Amino acid sequence: MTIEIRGLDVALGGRPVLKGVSLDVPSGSWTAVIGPNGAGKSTLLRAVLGLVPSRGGITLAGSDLAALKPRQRARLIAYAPQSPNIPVGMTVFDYTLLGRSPYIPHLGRESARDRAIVAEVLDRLDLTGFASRPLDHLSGGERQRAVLARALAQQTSVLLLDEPTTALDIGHQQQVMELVDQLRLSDELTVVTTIHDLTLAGQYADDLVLLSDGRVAAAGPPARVLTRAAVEEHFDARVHVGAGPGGRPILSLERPLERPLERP
Ligand SMILES: Nc1ncnc2c1ncn2[C@@H]1O[C@H](COP(=O)(O)OP(=O)(O)OP(=O)(O)O)[C@@H](O)[C@H]1O
Repeated sequence: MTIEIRGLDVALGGRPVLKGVSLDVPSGSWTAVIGPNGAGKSTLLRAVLGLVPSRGGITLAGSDLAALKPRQRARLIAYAPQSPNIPVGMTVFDYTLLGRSPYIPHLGRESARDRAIVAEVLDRLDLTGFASRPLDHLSGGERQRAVLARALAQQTSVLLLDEPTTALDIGHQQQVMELVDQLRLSDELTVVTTIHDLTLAGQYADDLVLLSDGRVAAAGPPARVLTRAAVEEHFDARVHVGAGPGGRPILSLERPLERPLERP
């Protein structure tokens, strides 16, 4: 489903956080929102979800998102937040089952199908062995996968992921990114993710949106957005940008002084 954002303004605590943000996310594409700390990346996702008041237009497949009831919206857009509330004592299975809430009738119970969907998602995320463990007894990375599981169990056309890989080891980063990519291709999901790892963003996303101080500073294919000059200007970092597979950029930090690898 195509997402169109036009002239989006968000103010939090009386301070402008997003200023006239416009962007198009084509149906079935993966867009990564990058930018320095505090640029407004999480706020952009939260505005799409209607979790923060905003001015401007956000449409999903041409329909105004503001006109949808929360339950309708939850059948279209799933969200994996950066710092979710973790209910104490709730098991991974029951937490993932919360993703089925938009489909469970009021005062009703989940169906066998809901439980089967949860079991399948847990399997895809290597979490079957954790199903009966309380979430607050998991490591940060295991918990992060459970939060993603809950979003996937929602079976929506749009997936918004806030920093989905920060707590993950390199193997699970690859696993999660590959899984999201597979789902996007097999189920035609539209994915928007914030992400700090610029190389990872450039490896997977079709388009990058560089947010800086609440504005879109650059948008387009990774090789066009991730330039040495842009990274220096907006992140105040010195990097070398090389060309990886498919011409996608690979970034490595450049230290100010060359240091020998081994002590003499
Ligand atoms: N509830 C709030 N009230 C006031 N200011 C807020 C609130 N939430 C966020 N902000 C401010 O809005 C700005 C954007 O925050 P946001 O979390 O969207 O940034 P971000 O780009 O996701 O940052 P990070 O990379 O550090 O996660 C920050 O300056 C932050 O301090």
